[in-house]
Amino acid sequence: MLNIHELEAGYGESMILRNVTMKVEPGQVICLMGRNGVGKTTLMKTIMGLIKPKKGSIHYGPKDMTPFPPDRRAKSGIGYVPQGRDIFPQLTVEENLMLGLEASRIRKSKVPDNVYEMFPVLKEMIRRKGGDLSGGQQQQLSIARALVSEPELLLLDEPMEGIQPSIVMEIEHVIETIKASKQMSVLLVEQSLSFATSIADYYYVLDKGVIVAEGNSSTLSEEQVKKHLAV
Ligand SMILES: Nc1ncnc2c1ncn2[C@@H]1O[C@H](COP(=O)(O)OP(=O)(O)OP(=O)(O)O)[C@@H](O)[C@H]1O
Repeated sequence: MLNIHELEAGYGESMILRNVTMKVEPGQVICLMGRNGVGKTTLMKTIMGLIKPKKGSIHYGPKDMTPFPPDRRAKSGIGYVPQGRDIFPQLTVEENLMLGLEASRIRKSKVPDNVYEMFPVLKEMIRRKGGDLSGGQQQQLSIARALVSEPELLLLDEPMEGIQPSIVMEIEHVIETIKASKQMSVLLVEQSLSFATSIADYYYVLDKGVIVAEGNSSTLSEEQVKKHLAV
């Protein structure tokens, strides 16, 4: 469904991603791994259209979406949860979620019930301001806002970063639920080997902007992790 071919992208003259080729198939959970600063966020932003590639192409289904602006990619069915909790602190939980509806392909006036079922804490806090939620709850809100638009492909950039273990488990559970539903694919930036091997179907390792390893997650070994991911 998502096919990235020989992508090169960066900032100004500085090229970060080089010759990146990867794909995401329907219903798959893909884990993108790599040390800090190797270009994972740059890749997510390029997929979302926030950075224009210098070379290469991004196809979504049959569509070449390389020239598409971000809103058109969102309307095509791609949801994006950027790194850091990108919520509106002055808006309530419900208002934050309603913003997700605007990115939707399908016209809807109400937050789907299954989003609250996945994140019961948000239902309890529906009238609270986003800024009053804990860091982990804000991260859940950020993911829930992307899910409101019922994407076919969800991009998650380090959703577990700096979050307490109980909420990490909840977020992992949500990703498992998404996977079990077979309705959505997930491309997730995540460093945890246990997550990559337990939930993801396939992994890619990025190093200095280049894909240096990839394979079925069940084959991801300690040795590869030491080689490519250890600091
Ligand atoms: N706006 C920017 N302008 C110029 N260079 C940038 C910009 N954002 C990131 N970079 C540089 O691009 C490189 C890749 O950064 P990127 O954020 O994509 O890495 P990352 O793998 O996501 O790292 P992390 O895990 O720390 O988020 C780094 O060298 C970074 O300094």
